[in-house]
Amino acid sequence: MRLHRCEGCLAACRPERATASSRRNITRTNQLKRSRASPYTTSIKRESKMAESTPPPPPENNAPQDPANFVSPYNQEISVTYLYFPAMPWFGMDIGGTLTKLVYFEPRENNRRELDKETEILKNIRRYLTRNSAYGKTGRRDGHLQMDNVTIRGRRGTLHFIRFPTSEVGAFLQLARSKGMAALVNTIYATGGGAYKFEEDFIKEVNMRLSKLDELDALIAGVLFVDAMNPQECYYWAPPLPPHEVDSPPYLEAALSQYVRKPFDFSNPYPFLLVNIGSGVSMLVVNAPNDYYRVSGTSLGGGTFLGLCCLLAGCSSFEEAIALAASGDNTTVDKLVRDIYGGDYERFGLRGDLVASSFGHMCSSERRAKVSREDLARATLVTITNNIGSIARLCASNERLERVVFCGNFLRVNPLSMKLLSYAMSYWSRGALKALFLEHEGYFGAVGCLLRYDLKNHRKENVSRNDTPERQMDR
Ligand SMILES: Nc1ncnc2c1ncn2[C@@H]1O[C@H](COP(=O)(O)OP(=O)(O)OP(=O)(O)O)[C@@H](O)[C@H]1O
Ligand SMILES: CC(C)(CO)[C@@H](O)C(=O)NCCC(=O)O
Repeated sequence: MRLHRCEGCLAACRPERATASSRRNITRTNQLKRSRASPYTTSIKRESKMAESTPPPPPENNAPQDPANFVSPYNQEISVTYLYFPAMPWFGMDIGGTLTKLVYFEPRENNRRELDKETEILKNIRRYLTRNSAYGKTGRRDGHLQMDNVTIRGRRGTLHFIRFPTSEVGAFLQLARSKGMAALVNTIYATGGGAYKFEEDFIKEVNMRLSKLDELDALIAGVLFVDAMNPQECYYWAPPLPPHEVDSPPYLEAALSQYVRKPFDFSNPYPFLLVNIGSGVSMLVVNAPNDYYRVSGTSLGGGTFLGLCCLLAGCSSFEEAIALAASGDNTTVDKLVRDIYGGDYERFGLRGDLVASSFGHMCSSERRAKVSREDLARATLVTITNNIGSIARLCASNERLERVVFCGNFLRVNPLSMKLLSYAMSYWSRGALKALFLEHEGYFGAVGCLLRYDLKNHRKENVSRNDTPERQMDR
């Protein structure tokens, strides 16, 4: 069998085809050549002639094994691209400030070696994850986001999207232990602050190592991959009329209900502003897959919305807060331009129905006595959303960007915020900025981790604005 020699195609070159005999054909030159191209390159030592012609077998329990930590049985120094493929199950994990996201790759077909080796444990894990949509009290699988026919490392399969509150990491570890996962998986690719915070717990509780990835690297890798795999991924909300011609106040249902969701072709994406609305908000200027920087952020994010709704409206879940906001009226809570001017502030183009002061009415005890939970939730949502929109717009115009892509779980089941952001981007930029959204909202970091199984996606460079040229060269 001919060995696929194109360096760039190493990932596409189906690893299971690289049999022992084909591996023998890899010359030292090719190995060295590839070692420059592939991040999955390790420096191993060889012991004997026989070893030289027979590359080391894949590690037994090798899912996934970081080449840097690979201890070779050989002792002669040589750089070799390691052609193992990590054993199933494959997971990517993003342990965020509020939610933990787990993406599970279910292979469509097992190869022969796997069928022989597939243990009862592996089958049980697969069944448990794919046949349920709820795990314990708080774990959920987002079945509507499932992606079939995805290829990772030459393997075709299905991506399953699972989330649970980060406060339940302990329960997750117990579950992982009870399902015997620890016996199969010794390392998980993980990102998010929790990958650092809970690292010790993973080792102590289930003897699993977390191979940590930067959350913003993983986020961008995930966005680009999922968008490439799913033609429906990127979309926008189209207003019925240009924003300047809408009669009814933009924040009222009459105007918002007329917005229509439409697909957007994001195949030529650069440059764009990526706004990730999680517990807090990060804003990134993305110029190319490996060229981005974090331009701004705000601590007033999804966590603030939920925290304030719990505090002000007695909510006990995000879904409840969103449902309340959907039927509330923020004008009983916020002070509008017309409450101050009696109409528009024409000179500077501020319409009377714009919010002049968020929660501005709440200094009146009479108004406080009358306000409903729904109105408070709505005002909280509008406040947080408008603030994010405002910062995003400033960043985009400073950076001369036209497209602003919003993601993160704050937008989950939250069309209201998406429409408000669409309106704000377009209205305040006089149509120059376009707000875009992504179907898989908060899962991109976890997908980015899963892509570490894919050679071609390994090691996304993080180029930060603060990097010196020397540091960039060192990477
Ligand atoms: N079921 C849910 N439970 C709690 N929050 C939810 C839920 N669904 C959506 N959210 C919203 O999503 C936000 C978390 O989003 P996301 O998962 O993208 O961020 P994170 O990774 O937890 O946070 P960060 O990236 O800041 O560490 C919450 O603050 C909340 O506004
Ligand atoms: C701290 C992170 C990056 C954790 O995901 C996020 O919550 C965030 O970007 N917060 C906003 C921090 C700020 O820029 O003010």
